[in-house]
Amino acid sequence: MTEQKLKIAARNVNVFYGAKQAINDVSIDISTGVVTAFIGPSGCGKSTFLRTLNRMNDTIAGCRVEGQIALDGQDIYASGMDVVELRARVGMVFQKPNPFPKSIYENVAYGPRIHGLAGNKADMDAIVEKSLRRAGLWDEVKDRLAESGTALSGGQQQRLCIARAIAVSPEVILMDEPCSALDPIATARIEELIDDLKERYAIVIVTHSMQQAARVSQRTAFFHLGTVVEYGVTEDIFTNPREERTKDYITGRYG
Ligand SMILES: Nc1ncnc2c1ncn2[C@@H]1O[C@H](COP(=O)(O)OP(=O)(O)OP(=O)(O)O)[C@@H](O)[C@H]1O
Repeated sequence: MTEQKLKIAARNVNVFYGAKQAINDVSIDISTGVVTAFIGPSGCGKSTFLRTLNRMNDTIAGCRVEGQIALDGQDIYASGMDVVELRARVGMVFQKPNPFPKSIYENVAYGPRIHGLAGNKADMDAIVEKSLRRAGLWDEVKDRLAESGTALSGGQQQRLCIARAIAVSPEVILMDEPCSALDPIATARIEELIDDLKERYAIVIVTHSMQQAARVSQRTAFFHLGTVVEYGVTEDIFTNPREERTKDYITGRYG
């Protein structure tokens, strides 16, 4: 059994785009050893809320976040917070694989270099290998590390992006529909990988696929119109939802 430990506590979070409120009073705990899925119909605020967890919303003009989000008890919106360091601790993998137009090796080495994590070439080689191994990609790329990351298949590119996130020793990995551009085989590989990774990291995944949420997560939050309608053990949400709106969504009545 994986040990579970509270990593992020979000309390009474509101998010606005200009005058429009996109997230309304959301409180959620995210733990290491657990995959947490965010599900809900299009436009309900899943991605917006996900981005509050590593301040990716800072990059969107007119976006304002209220409430408290604590990482290991430390307010990530506090004025002294180093956002570059925060985003290394809370890494992100996007919908579309987005490797840099650089070699496979450089894709993984880039972050550790910026953060000064390797003292020499041997250290860096070790970080690159470990990250690619954890992302389940090492065997496929170990003989072609100098080739461009963009020459890999879509599924391999997404695992490279996961290796890139892992390389800077994150504590949390946020995944925003990481399989939506992938075929079923590549999707299955990523889902297995997510299951392996949860031992070390807190993982949050936004997904449009209820089957995927049911397969990979242990906790599920159902979002609707900017609120969390229900949050709990995945199995309970899917087999015994407490709220009518959750039931309607999982039975496909709207979505
Ligand atoms: N950059 C933005 N500027 C203004 N409004 C935005 C912006 N991004 C999202 N919104 C609005 O905020 C609300 C929540 O959007 P968000 O993308 O978080 O939902 P979502 O649940 O992730 O949707 P989807 O499943 O379609 O990706 C929507 O009404 C959307 O139009």
